[in-house]
Amino acid sequence: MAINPENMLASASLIHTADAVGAAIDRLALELTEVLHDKQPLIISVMGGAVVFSGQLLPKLQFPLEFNYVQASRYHNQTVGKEVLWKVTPGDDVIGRTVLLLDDILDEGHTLAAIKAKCLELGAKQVLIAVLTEKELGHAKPVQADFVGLTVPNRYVFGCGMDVYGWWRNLPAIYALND
Ligand SMILES: O=P(O)(O)OC[C@H]1O[C@H](OP(=O)(O)OP(=O)(O)O)[C@H](O)[C@@H]1O
Ligand SMILES: Nc1nc2[nH]cnc2c(=O)[nH]1
Repeated sequence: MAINPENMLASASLIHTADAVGAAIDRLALELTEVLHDKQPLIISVMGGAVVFSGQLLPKLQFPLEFNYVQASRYHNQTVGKEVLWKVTPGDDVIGRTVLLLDDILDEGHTLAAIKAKCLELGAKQVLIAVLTEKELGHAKPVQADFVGLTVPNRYVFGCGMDVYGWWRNLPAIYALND
């Protein structure tokens, strides 16, 4: 059956309002400023999911930083992850740097584990991770986030950069898909 984005949203559950997302990003900005203000970090967004989080967070970080992006995808507009496929890999600009990775969600952790490992392999001095959301799975993951905005239940979530079958990255709040 064809995907109907309007129906998916209408039958979804609201998990975090836009105000809650904004408050979480304000708090993360303070925490990141405390840790990174004197580190001249390289901030790397994991596209495309990190687009909304990055766009809202970066203007709140008022210290010198450089920005770049990588693109690694594991879900390919589906709701179940497979192997990590690289579209844009980290570059030599990570060498010797404190790197902060930004992503929309830490779920099973395979995507961020692969990106962190690649940055360290290329010569990054330190790699920290900030995610807008972390999914509560109740078991250990291959990588930990250093900064977490909001937790989400173990359901497929969308909005704030996260897609559902390619749709709805643009929503300002976070929803969970219902079967
Ligand atoms: O913790 P994991 O289980 O590895 O999943 C997390 C990753 O999944 C999503 O990316 P996706 O592969 O959907 O690509 P996208 O960024 O283009 O949405 C999300 O943006 C994270 O990067
Ligand atoms: N949109 C979205 N992407 C994900 N990538 C890993 N888990 C999720 C999820 O729950 N939602």
